[in-house]
Amino acid sequence: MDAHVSPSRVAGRARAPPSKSYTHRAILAAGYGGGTVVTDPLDSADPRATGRAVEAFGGAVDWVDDGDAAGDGGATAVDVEGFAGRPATPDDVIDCANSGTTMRLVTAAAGLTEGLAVLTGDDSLRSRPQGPLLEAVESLGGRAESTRRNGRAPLVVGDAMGGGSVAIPGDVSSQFVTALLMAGAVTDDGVAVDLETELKSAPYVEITREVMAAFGVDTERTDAGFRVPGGQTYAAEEYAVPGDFSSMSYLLAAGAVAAADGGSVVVEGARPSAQGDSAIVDVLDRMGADVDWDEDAGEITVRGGDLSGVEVDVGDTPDLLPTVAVLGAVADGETRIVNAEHVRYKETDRVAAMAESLEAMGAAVTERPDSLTVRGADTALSGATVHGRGDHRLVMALTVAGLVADGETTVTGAEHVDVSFPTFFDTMADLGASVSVE
Ligand SMILES: O=C(O)C1=C[C@@H](OP(=O)(O)O)[C@@H](O)[C@H](O)C1
Ligand SMILES: C=C(OP(=O)(O)O)C(=O)O
Repeated sequence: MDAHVSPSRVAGRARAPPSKSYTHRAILAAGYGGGTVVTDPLDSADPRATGRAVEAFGGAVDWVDDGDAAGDGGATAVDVEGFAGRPATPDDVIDCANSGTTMRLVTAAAGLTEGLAVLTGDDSLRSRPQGPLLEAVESLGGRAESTRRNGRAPLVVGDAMGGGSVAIPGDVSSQFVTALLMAGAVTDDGVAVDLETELKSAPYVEITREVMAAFGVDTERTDAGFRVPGGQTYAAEEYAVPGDFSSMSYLLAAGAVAAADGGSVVVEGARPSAQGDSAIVDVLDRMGADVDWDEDAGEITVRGGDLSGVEVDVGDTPDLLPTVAVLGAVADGETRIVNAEHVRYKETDRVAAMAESLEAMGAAVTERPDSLTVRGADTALSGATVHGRGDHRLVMALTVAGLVADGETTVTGAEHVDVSFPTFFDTMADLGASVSVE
């Protein structure tokens, strides 16, 4: 499906979807435990994949729809009956679909099974790096192999890994650390994760630690990285998921570049949490947008403004790159997005993809291995056909660019918003965006 976007202005209130990162962790933590009701979950393709994995490990996962109170067609809770401790050996292959978080978190869980689990995913997921995590599982006494021996899925993982110390690079994916901490808690001896390089995407490990703590599981920082003591039990009767700042970034960016005259976009569901991507508020502020975050009310209000280019370090916030690149294409002067090499290991190489698409729309871009510099077009961006590359974040960011481009912008692969923000196009249309999907 394609999204067709015409120049349009936005205003009004919108609610951010629940956090994808928190939902994944809450469902898996509930799986390691005895049973939990996860309220206000993100009901989208990626957390559904984690739910299927919990079922494959012997849990039961029920996406509860109480008459669609939220009005978005998604479940309002997930009722998880856990496998309580070590997962059972799955009866069948686990399909992680498009979800890197599922694949990484489930790899370490699979390392705990007596037998072997087979993990696979779609073309994108089977191209993403898993090697350091496989080595870590092996060094803890499990078996973890890439069937093609290229460090990528399909994977075969199991053989009852134990606890111990592992050394792992921190600059490929923080999800390796998250996976080992979550699994390590149910080993006898616990797991110490020593980082061999600086940790990128570090706030995501804090999200993990926050969710584990809510399930009564201790973790600690060490001089070399992190440690989780063994022999712990995950337990929480109920866990409530906060709003998702990565998803909010598109709505806020839309307000910053295309707010109606005298109007504003108000995003609800924005309570403070460990999410690094709340940095989008600071980025917008530094660029000159009129933005205000009422943390107590959980509301962010943005009115347009004359945006100017700034430098943005995405070391901690890789998922903001597509949004910031679009803001940079609209802002005056140069926006330098630095510390971005790990953004190439996502659903697609997002550094290259954003460079290609924004160039097609008339912005001047310079791509380096770990940075992307975008110079706003002197005149408006030009509508073009740009490719979503099967990547939800590219689709959403490029839709925002389409609001302020001359003529129509077509974004291919619009259906991929299903991964993290299934109601994205309806939400944009409700705010006044002229967008149709067919
Ligand atoms: O753990 C998580 O929930 C995530 C961690 C980040 O990935 P990396 O740690 O691979 O950078 C982020 O890009 C991804 O969208 C979600
Ligand atoms: C990279 C992402 O997620 P994952 O790693 O779970 O595929 C994302 O949502 O941008």
